[in-house]
Amino acid sequence: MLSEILKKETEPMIEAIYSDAFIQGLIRGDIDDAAVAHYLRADSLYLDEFAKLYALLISKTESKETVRFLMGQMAFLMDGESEAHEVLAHAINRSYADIIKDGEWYPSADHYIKHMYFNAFTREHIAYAISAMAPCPYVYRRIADMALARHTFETDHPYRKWFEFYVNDMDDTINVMFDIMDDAARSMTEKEIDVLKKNYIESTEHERRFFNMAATKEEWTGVGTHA
Ligand SMILES: Cc1ncc(CN)c(N)n1
Repeated sequence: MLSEILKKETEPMIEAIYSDAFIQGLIRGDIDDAAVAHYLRADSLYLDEFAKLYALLISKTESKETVRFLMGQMAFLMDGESEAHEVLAHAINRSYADIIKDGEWYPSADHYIKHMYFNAFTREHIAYAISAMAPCPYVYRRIADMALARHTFETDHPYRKWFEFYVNDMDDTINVMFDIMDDAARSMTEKEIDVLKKNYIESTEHERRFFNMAATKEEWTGVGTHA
C-alpha cells in the first residue's frame, strides 16, 4: 500500500530530523531561545496557511465525509496546535502573542508552503495536495514517539509537554490523510502515483529544512525587505 511504502522510505529521513540540532536541543533542554522564537514565528504563519489549504481542498472534493474531516482539521489548527506553541513560548519565558507579532515566510518555510499550494492549485484531485501535507502530522508524531521512547523527561523538563502533545493528537489526521492517498492511488497510473510519492518525500525533506531553518534562524539575504 502506498502509505506503508512512504512510511518505510522516509523513516531514515525522520531519524535524521531527530538527530539534527533543533530536536536534540529540545531534548537536552538547552536550545537557543532565539531559535525557539524563530520557529514559533515561522510556524504560526505556516499553520495559518495549512488551515487555508484545507479550505481550498474543501472546495475541490465531492465527498461529504472528506469535507467534514477538512473542516474539523481547520478548527483543530485554528486553536488546537497553539497549545504546543504555548509550551515553547513558556519555556523561553516570553508571551506567545509578543513573539509572533512579526515574522515572515523565511526561505525554507516559504518553499514548503509553496510546495503545498502548487499541488492544491495545479492538480484536480486533492490527493496530490494531501500527499504534500501528510508529512506534517506524521513526522511530528514519529519524532515525539522517538523522543519519549528514548529519553526519560523529568516532570519539570521545559519541553516535555511539546513532545507529549504530538504523540497524542495526530493519529486521526494521519490515518485520514493516508486513506485519501491510498484510495486515490488505487485508480491512478504508476506515473501519477510517483507524483504522490515525490510530493510526500519532498515534504518530509521540507520538514527537516524547517527545523534547521529555526536552528540557524534563517532569514532572506536579499537587499531590502520582502513583501
Ligand atoms: C512545519 C510544521 N510541520 C508540522 C507541524 C505539526 N502539525 C507543524 N506544527 N509545523
